[in-house]
Amino acid sequence: MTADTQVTDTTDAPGPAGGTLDAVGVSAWFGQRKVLEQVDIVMNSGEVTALIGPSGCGKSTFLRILNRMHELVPAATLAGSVLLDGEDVYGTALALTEVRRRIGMVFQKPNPFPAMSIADNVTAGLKLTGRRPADREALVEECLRRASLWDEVRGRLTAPAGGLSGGQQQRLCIARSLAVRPDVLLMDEPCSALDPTSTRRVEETIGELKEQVTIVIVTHNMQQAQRVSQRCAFFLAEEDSPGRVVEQGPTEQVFQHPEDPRTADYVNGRFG
Ligand SMILES: Nc1ncnc2c1ncn2[C@@H]1O[C@H](COP(=O)(O)OP(=O)(O)OP(=O)(O)O)[C@@H](O)[C@H]1O
Repeated sequence: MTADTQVTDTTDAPGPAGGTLDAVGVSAWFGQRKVLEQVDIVMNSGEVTALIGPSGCGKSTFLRILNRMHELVPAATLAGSVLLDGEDVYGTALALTEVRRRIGMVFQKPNPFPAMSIADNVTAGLKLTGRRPADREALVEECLRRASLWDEVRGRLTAPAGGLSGGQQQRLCIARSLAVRPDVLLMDEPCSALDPTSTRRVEETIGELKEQVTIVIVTHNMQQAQRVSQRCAFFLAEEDSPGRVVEQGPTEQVFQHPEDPRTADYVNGRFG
């Protein structure tokens, strides 16, 4: 889409506090192999929901189903539904581009465009949505502030993003995600490539963002799940069975008073 055909966005202010995502009876397959079985999770606005569980239990697959990235894998199929504020993400009422705009994703490894300037990185996703901000500079500043990066980069907005540290690059990717005004941010182990200090900065950012954007985070770090999330779902795939949610609820309850002994074993580090 050229700049001429872009729509100028006159409503530049951030929206209300995110959207509610409701996964109902979600199952998933890669070819013949079923990897998720009947997952039901409500991910509330204003909260961080953490998805925890051992490697291979389907957390990332579930996350990618939420914004229709699962279907990018050949032979990947699914059953069940995902509702964003009651609207079917897989239905005809919501265009795929609108789904991906409203449900953004931050990946394990920071993936800014390294040769592009810091400011251009922030607005890079806007081209895909066909929207042009009424005040680009203000949007860049606002998103960098919301991603807790502004103070570190305000003097070098035209410098290439590749010059930033790993933690700064990840917060830049968060700023880029925010620029398209998502309702939900999906985060797949966003700190696993970061040092402890950068991890804490990203966690603080998550804490501040949750008032504006619903956050769903996959993490292997049990301390992190407890620090950042209000609700938690424990996935497990036992003996070649597909992954299921064994237990979910308020994070404090799942960690301090788990109902299922398998949850207790996992959160206390006895396996996984
Ligand atoms: N593209 C793919 N093609 C085939 N199988 C896949 C693909 N991606 C994932 N799987 C399989 O699906 C299952 C769930 O994988 P997934 O990555 O969702 O688990 P996970 O819980 O996120 O694991 P981890 O914590 O290691 O990232 C695994 O058995 C994995 O091998």
